[in-house]
Amino acid sequence: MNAPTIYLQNALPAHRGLYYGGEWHDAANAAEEEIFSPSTGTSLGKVAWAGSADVDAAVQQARLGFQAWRKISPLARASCLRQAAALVRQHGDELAAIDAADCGNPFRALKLDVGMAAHGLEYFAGLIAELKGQTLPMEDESLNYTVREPLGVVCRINAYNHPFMFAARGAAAVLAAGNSLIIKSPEQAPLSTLRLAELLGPLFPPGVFNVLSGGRECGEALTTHPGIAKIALIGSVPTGKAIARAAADTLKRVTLELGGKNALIAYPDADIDKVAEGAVAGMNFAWAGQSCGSTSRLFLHSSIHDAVVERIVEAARRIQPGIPTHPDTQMGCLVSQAQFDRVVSYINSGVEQGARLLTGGKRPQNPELAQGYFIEPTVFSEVTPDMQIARQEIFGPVMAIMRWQNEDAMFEAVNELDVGLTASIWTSDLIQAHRAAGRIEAGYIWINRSSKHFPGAPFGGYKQSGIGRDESLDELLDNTQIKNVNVNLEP
Ligand SMILES: NC(=O)c1ccc[n+]([C@@H]2O[C@H](COP(=O)([O-])OP(=O)(O)OC[C@H]3O[C@@H](n4cnc5c(N)ncnc54)[C@H](O)[C@@H]3O)[C@@H](O)[C@H]2O)c1
Repeated sequence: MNAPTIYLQNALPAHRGLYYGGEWHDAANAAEEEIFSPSTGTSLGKVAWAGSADVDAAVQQARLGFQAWRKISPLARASCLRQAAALVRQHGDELAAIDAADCGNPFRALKLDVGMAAHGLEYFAGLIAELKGQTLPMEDESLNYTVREPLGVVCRINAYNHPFMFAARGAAAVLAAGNSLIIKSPEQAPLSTLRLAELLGPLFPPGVFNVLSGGRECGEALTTHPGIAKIALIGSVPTGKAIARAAADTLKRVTLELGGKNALIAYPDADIDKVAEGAVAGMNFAWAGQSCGSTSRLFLHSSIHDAVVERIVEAARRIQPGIPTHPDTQMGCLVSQAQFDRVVSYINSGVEQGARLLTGGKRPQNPELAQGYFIEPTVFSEVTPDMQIARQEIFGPVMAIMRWQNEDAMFEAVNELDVGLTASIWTSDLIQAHRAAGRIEAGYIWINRSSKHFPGAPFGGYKQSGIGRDESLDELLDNTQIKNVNVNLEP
């Protein structure tokens, strides 16, 4: 038996209930959902499935938790977060193995999420002293100061592509700021978040760290609940819009980390080998393309187009999908039948609309993978900006390559979509690079690199790719509200 399979057997959460108020609960109507591994089709067991009565009960407990947690001193809160980081590191292989089985991303790639999650917890623990206010000069004889206070109960609703990382890292700023937290895990892959509840829940007073497994109805009940002060979503643009609309009734604060259709732009003077390497890395084939930051639409200058495409295709053919829990697997599968069907329909549309399928576009031959939602790395060339595969976020391993000659026309095509999350620019002329960065309507830009996130660097989208910035001081401050205090000093 290979290592991650051993981890998995010992790692799957013993508790399958709803975790709130420091205890495990059945769902109010005993609702359960069976969870299947998308790579093998095997059952990973059942979990309790939260509905609106469970949301009510969890919010009640989270409100009590908030009253306790807000009184804990900042340094004591920071210490809890550092202990959480240590536990995430200590149990990192198990958490990665659970997600590999549950969401289909490869163990090897998911191990990188361990560092990101633990670092996020440590980063926000270290930032706690930045929860500071200001003093303001006054015209009259008074002292005026501001303080930053927590919001109350904050709910994080997560996407399925990095389940434990989103849960653990996302908890950090919320808890650092003194809020209590309810995490709604992704319905496709709830198990690692339950394991986190087992590991991290006891570090905090009851009601501070709460976890609900559930689907859209659970998300809707959370979004409309008057006892919740803020919803932070990591998810798709349509869900972001639904949440913004539903949250309006109670005027909740909302932060939205949503999808993109991210551009990679290569100029004639770019290093051809590095562009090809960066394009493949930027496509996040390891995650079967299921990454919000994937640079899935390429704009290659005509003069280097053919040479870059040749190298991309060679590299894509070397990437073999495999069973995600095997330690050496480079690329996993899609999360569900629905996502598989969606990706296949985009591939079909690419072919029908006249793009050239250079590699992939089908299930791999390997019989070991026959029960899973696997698709080979797929590369299209001769794509035009009007095609669906150039306009829609596919969230699959599908790269759409376009060629350009006129810079203004290229930027028009880059910016004409209503999303703008990331972009990657390739050139050896740094003046040109900075000018290009200034012209792109996206929130997170790489120059001569792709894919990587940087601790402390604000991550988030322009236009419909979202509202708010994560992974940075902005995220911490977004979990607070400002109170102004004026003290009359007149005798
Ligand atoms: N910007 C980022 O940081 C980031 C990171 C990862 C994924 N994403 C995006 O997430 C999407 C893929 O994830 P997904 O398919 O899980 O997204 P999704 O929008 O389908 O679901 C995300 C979460 O929202 C919940 N949800 C769905 N409808 C809801 C509603 N009406 N009210 C409340 N909650 C609701 C789901 O149960 C799930 O937990 C892609 O668009 C991707 O780009 C963005």
